[in-house]
Amino acid sequence: DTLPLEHGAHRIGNRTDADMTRWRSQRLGQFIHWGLYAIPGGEWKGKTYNGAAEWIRSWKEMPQQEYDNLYKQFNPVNYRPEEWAQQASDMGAKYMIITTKHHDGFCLWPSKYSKYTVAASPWKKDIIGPMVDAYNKKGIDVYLYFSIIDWNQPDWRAALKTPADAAAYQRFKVFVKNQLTELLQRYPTVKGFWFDGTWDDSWKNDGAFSDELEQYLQRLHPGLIIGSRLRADEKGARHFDSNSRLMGDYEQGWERKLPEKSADVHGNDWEGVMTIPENQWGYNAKWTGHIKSSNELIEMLVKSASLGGNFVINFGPKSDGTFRTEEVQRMQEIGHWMKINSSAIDGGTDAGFAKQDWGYYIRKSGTDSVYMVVCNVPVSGNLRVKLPAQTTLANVTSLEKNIISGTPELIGKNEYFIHLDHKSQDAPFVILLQTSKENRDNSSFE
Ligand SMILES: C[C@@H]1N[C@@H](c2cn(-c3ccccc3)nn2)[C@H](O)[C@@H]1O
Repeated sequence: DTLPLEHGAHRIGNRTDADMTRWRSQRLGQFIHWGLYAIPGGEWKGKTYNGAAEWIRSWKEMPQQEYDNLYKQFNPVNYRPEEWAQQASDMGAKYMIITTKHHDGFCLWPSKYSKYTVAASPWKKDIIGPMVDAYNKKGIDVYLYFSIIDWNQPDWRAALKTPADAAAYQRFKVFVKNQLTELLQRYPTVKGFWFDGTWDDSWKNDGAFSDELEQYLQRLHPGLIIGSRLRADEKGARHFDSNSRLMGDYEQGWERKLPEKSADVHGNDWEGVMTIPENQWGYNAKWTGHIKSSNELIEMLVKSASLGGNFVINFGPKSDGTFRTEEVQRMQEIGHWMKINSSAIDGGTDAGFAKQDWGYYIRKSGTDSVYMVVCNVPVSGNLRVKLPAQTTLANVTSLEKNIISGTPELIGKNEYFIHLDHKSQDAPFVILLQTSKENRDNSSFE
């Protein structure tokens, strides 16, 4: 039996409106973390910061006042949003998430509710507006990342210990609501917010506010898409309420990790966000540890689509507004792969087929088209395809030529081997299965 919750989930099951249907079809996104933290880029006075570059303000070697004064140096003379949008379009990204304000509180738009904005920097101009326009012009939807944590705001509190804390935090909540309202008024074409920094007690213990804020934003901008990270229920439960029901419009907890199997996502919409290095969101001059290759990122994208979720790759531009070589390379390589194979990704979802070692099945939503994305070619050269009951194979084709040799071999009830051409592959490749519901006569390959 369920607990009576006033500020838990208000909807059971996925949203089915046009905005969410569009979001669900846009399987590949681009995350951009850009702000003052790109100036130090993970280093300060000859010392290297070992944490995530956008958290350098919290490093004991970084005098907070000196970090806070970095706004006096923010002047991205090489910032060309049209070029950013073109390269995102070439990568095959269908939406982009931009940090309007990270935990440090620096606003990339000239907010009238804070002095700590681009207006006070040598750059002076709005960064967000030209970016939204440039991306929208390329047909790419924009979502606004907004950190509730704001280290610059004197009224921000991680926890409320005294009546003075409570009074300050009340003022802070008004400030948050004002900034979010301002963002929607300035950038009416944005499709949603990507909230972060909602794990502290001050927020967790105020489920009512997060609920009222979400409903306020929906009224202000109907159709807005907001993930599960904004909300807490009245018992402090986050993402899933105290009745284990998902809050928000999709599960937004998959950060630098992905679900393994369908059961991990419970049929909910979800999104995974991923860094190219192990854990750097903002620009870090020295990338250390494992840097993901384009093939690794492509496989994560394919895996996400096969499990009915979106996959967002993060990029951290330099303080001058340009992207590092490794990131440009990833966007170009992924774009090359998407040019050939995006039909398997766009509008893709869980096919409900038994997982095979060679890779992933992705169903084109609402159709009988099931794509096989092969990431691990078996030494046998045979791809086993086990169809669900009452399903027959009507046609098999590959998106590139010289992949399949001969016609599929029936090896058992609803089971086939697809024989591969012995050409070596240097990237995942795609085979399209046209299936159909079982009827009386047998499959055409028998
Ligand atoms: C999307 C990513 N979320 C931010 C983050 C994550 N975390 C965090 C904090 C505590 C535990 C695990 C992760 N803190 N900040 C990162 O800075 C980046 O913005």
